[in-house]
Formats: sequence, C-alpha cells, structure tokens
Amino acid sequence: MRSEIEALSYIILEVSDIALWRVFATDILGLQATARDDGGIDLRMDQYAWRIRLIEGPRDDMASVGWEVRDAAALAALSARLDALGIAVAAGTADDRADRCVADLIHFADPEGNRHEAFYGPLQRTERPFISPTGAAFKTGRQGLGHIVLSCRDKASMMAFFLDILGFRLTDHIHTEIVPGRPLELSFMRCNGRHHSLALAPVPIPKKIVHLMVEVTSIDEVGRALHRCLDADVHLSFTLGRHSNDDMLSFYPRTPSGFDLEYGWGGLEVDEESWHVVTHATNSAWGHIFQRPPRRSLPEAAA
Ligand SMILES: Cc1ccc(O)c(O)c1CC[C@@H]1C(=O)CC[C@]2(C)C(=O)CC[C@@H]12
Ligand SMILES: [Fe+2]
Repeated sequence: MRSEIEALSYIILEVSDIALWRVFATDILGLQATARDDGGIDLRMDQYAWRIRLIEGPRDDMASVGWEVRDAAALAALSARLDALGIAVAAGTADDRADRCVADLIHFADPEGNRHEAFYGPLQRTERPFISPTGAAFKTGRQGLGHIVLSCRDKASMMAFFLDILGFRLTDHIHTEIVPGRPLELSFMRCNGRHHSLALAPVPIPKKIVHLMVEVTSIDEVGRALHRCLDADVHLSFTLGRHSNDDMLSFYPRTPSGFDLEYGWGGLEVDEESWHVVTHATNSAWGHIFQRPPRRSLPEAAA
C-alpha cells in the first residue's frame, strides 16, 4: 500500500467573526497570531510559518486541509495515482505556493467535495521562534498539527477514498450512541504515529468539520486552558474526559464558528508492528459529558 501522506500539516478555516476568533485562538488556545494582508490571520503552533489559517467568510467551516508529503517525488507519485484513478487533480500555481509557503502543492476533492491539498517543503520560520501568548507548547513534529473529525453522508465511500486511495491506515472504530437508539460508528485513521489524524463521523450536520484537535505537551496546559474557558464563559461542548481509544485527556470548547475544538494531552502513539484494529464500545473512559449549547450568546443576552 502506497502512502505518501505523512502528516496533517495545515488547515484553513473560513470564519465569519475574525475578531472573536483572534481572541479565542490567542488568549484561550495559546496560538500565536499574525495578521495577513487579506484580512485573515495565520496562527502558529511551532516552527512552521503557520498551521491554522483563518480566512474571512460566511461558511464557518473548513475551507481546505493540507497534507504533507516527503518530497517532490512523493507529490508526483500521489498526483499520478489520483489522476490514473480518474480523480481530478490540479497543480498549485506559483501564487498558491507563495500563499501557502510551500515548495509545491496539488489539490483535489474527496467524494463529498471537501478540498484537500498535498504539499512538500513547508517554510520553517526558524529565525523567528514560536512564542505562545499563554506559554503553551504544542505536540506537533512528525505527528502533524493534531487531528480533524469530518462529518460524512456516505461513510463507506469516504473510508475507501482515504484508506485505499490516499493510503491512510485504519486505527480503530468506536460504536457509540449520541442520540439514544441511534447507533453510530466513528472510524479513526492515521498517517503517522499519532493515533488518528482524521476521523470520520456519519452525522447529518451541516458543517464538514466536527472538530479540530490540538495537543499540548503538559497536562497543566490542559487545565490552564480549561480554566481560561471557564473564566471567559466559553461554552464547552464536552467536559474534561479521557478517550477510550487514544487515551487523550481533553475537553471541547466551542469555537466562534460553532464547531468544536478539542484541546488535549497524552494521546497514544501507535506502534505499527503491534497495533491491532479494534472496535471500542465507549467514547471515553470517563468524562466528556455533552453540554447543551446556550440558547443565546452572552453579548446577545446582555443586549
Ligand atoms: C470518541 C472520540 C475518540 C477520540 C477522539 O479524538 C474524539 O474526538 C472522540 C470524540 C468524538 C465525538 C464524540 O464522542 C461525541 C459525538 C461526536 C461529537 C460526533 O458526532 C462526531 C465526533 C464525536
Ligand atoms: Fe478528537
């Protein structure tokens, strides 16, 4: 099985409230913001020039996701394979390369129309160190920026695309029941040692992205971020808990775009030699209790 993709390395989010997002990303999450000429914001988590880009727009959803490959040969191989399978692939232009700060990129869509980019040669800004406004350090490196969970309509065709065509490895499944009486199977896939860089959830929500996970390197950073959320009245979609499959200790603040962010620590690293695909019957060893969203945001309620 060929698998050129080695990491989830960037994500572009289209957000309607840039000003609120800036505060959420910096003061709550501890990401480092740089304003862009187009009104957007680049967020750093490490030595990469950017990891999360916010562009202004009405959708409040994921706009594109960037998968990193090793080199030009890997990018060419991936491009050729997609092309041979009849999947439309476009080469990035010089403008695209400059805009993304990469050596080269291609882009294509998955079966449900989500935009994906594959690239090599990210610009590493070693001359300007990452400085977190909250003192947080993020676990990235070979494991990429974290993970995303995408909603899907036809899970089988999405699974086939990521596993059989892009070469992700299946890590495990969880049989869960969010709505009582409506069983749901979540599936988790990896492209490096991180337990999952991508999970698929067959949930009929209007947004493509269910959540984006970032991982910090100390448990205290999770606790401190949780208390910044409590202090600022940021809604928590799920309380602090520990997942059954990847052991991640995390909580889920709701982003200003309405989808969630998972802020975690302690995710397990898969050992390729000994891993077995399993199906778990619970989401969490403890915690992760769903919190009904407030009817109104605080500013509206105050008005
Ligand atoms: C269960 C689980 C394991 C590992 C993770 O990184 C992770 O985010 C989750 C949670 C997934 C999450 C959930 O448990 C409640 C129902 C959710 C919100 C969905 O509808 C899709 C993702 C689901
Ligand atoms: Fe998650």
